[in-house]
Amino acid sequence: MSKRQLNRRQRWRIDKIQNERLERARRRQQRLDSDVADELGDTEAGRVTAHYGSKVEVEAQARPGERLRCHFRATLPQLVVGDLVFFQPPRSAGDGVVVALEPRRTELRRPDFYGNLKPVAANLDRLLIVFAPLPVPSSQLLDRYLVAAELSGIAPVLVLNKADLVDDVLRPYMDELCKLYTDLDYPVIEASATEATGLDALRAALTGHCAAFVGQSGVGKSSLVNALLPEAALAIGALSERSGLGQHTTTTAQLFDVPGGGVLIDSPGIREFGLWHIDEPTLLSGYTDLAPLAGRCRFRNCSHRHEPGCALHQAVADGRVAEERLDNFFRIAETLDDDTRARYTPA
Ligand SMILES: Nc1nc2c(ncn2[C@@H]2O[C@H](COP(=O)(O)OP(=O)(O)OP(=O)(O)O)[C@@H](O)[C@H]2O)c(=O)[nH]1
Ligand SMILES: [Zn+2]
Repeated sequence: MSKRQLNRRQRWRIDKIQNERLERARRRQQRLDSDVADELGDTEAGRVTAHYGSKVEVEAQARPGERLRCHFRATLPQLVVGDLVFFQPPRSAGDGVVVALEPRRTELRRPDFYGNLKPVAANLDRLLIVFAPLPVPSSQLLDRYLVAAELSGIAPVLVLNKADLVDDVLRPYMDELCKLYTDLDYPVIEASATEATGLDALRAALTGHCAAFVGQSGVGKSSLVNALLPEAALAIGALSERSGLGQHTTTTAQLFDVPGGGVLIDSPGIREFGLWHIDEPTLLSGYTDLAPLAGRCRFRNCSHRHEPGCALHQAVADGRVAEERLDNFFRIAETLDDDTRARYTPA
């Protein structure tokens, strides 16, 4: 056998082996593709509407209003209300299975029993911060909600509820409070859940959004939800009945469809939304009026407390920033240590 023939034979063998390898790789990829197709082939897009520990309730995107109980793959992170998922609908009488989770656009988080921040709702894009003449509102509390919303990337809307209680004596105070925020371009909606005023503006603020009401106890969040979505109150009862899990299910987050598009998420955990585990620079970055001044002080490590040439104090002196906002910033900063330790007490 000549050297040349040998080479040709060798080449032929190499080609053969390579071709076999390619063919094996092609078949392997085909098998993988069909596995994925099996996995996702009969899945549907949906949104988690309620959570019951080991199970979730999912609404199919293609069939609004139809909600199915599902298990979820153990490999998935903890699912929360508002999560966008892919799920296999139940084949017969059983439960469906959530197989994949879409990345969350926003996460609303709060500390769990151990003080670790855990998501409680996903994909919110609007936060309705409710206040009222009673309980007496404070701009410090509203600032806390606004900063928390800004830091979560959720657009806030202020809602002055119980407008029917605003008489001539209260009016100047409430107007001044509202002006503090309208000057910062935060929208303020005046409403009354009991007199059914301002509801159209609230509906408009909800439509097309994934929203939640937050605010102090007693400001009228439930009353507003009931005035806007009468079916929501009914749904809560029906849901606990259907799940057979009893009363405590009403303490988990629920999601309600808004007529005209959009959803409202409600739960005690969301209502207690607040500032958790942040440091002072982060607090500053949530103040939309103060944040652009960060780093503009004469001293790079300015504490903004006593140094000359502080950009925050200068902005107040020039009338570019409201003194009340800076005062609130300092008062909230003093409480941040308390927040770092979990304030959550189990119900
Ligand atoms: N006058 C007046 N009273 C209202 C209005 N909205 C709610 N209320 C009353 O305020 C009280 C508290 O209302 P809720 O809806 O329970 O308040 P909430 O914010 O849901 O309270 P939590 O469940 O503790 O968070 C109730 O007695 C309501 O009837 C309103 O627009 N005007
Ligand atoms: Zn400074």
